[in-house]
Amino acid sequence: MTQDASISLPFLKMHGLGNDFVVIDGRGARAVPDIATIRAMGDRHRGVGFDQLALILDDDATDAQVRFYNTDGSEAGACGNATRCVADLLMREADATSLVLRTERGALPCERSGDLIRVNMGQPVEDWAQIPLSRDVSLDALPLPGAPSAVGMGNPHCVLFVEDADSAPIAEVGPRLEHDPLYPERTNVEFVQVLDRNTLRQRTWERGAGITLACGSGACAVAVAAHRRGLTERAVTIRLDGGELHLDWRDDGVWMTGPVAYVFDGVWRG
Ligand SMILES: N[C@@H](CCC[C@H](N)C(=O)O)C(=O)O
Repeated sequence: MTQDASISLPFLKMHGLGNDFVVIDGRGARAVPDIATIRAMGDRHRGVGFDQLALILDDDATDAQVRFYNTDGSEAGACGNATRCVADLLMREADATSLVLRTERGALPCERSGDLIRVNMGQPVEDWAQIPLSRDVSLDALPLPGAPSAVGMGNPHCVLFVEDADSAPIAEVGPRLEHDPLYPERTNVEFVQVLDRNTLRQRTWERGAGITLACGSGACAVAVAAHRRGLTERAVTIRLDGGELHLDWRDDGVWMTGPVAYVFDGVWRG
């Protein structure tokens, strides 16, 4: 794998419910971007713009490895929507209807389901130190305003239940919670309204990216937190700003199903 911040870097722009990604294929001897290039590409005015960059790499044990980077250049252990996008891309490439992608949190099985793509995002992390939190506290009544829930999905989440998600002050409260010392590696923040036992409304402030139209790992965290609190069934539909995701917390993990879309491809000349 060559670290190369200059000349030409082919990329694909995709999105899942408006959660948008630059996808770079770094398999074989292809060049991969360094962190400065990732930040430059993420700039919505001077670059391509994305919520996350997904880097595909070779893997011996699964179909491919995927690493995720936020707009600020930080690496994320999980990204549900980008996982679904890369799964669709590689299933088309292999003419397959299922595959396994390795991410930092482990090997994630992905499947085609009609026009939709689903992924098993694994079981939530319930050990406070692994989420990670900075101390041992009740996971469904964090000592923070609004007593949110903490859920780990390979990345940290803070799930705040609100009366009305549409009027929640996301831009103000999101960054405050993202940087709260209770989350030593910062956190993603979900603002959630329960509509009924099978339906939730979610808006998201993402660590390292800000307000996004959808967050897949966040939707998994929301489904887990709502069920743990006895508010919903194990299978729910979540309405995000960019569309709907279907979540099913099963014995083998949290399955997430939703659409993916191709936008354009190009070559970065940094
Ligand atoms: N868009 C994502 C989550 C991306 C990573 C997140 N911002 C983090 O830093 O953990 C998703 O679909 O899961």
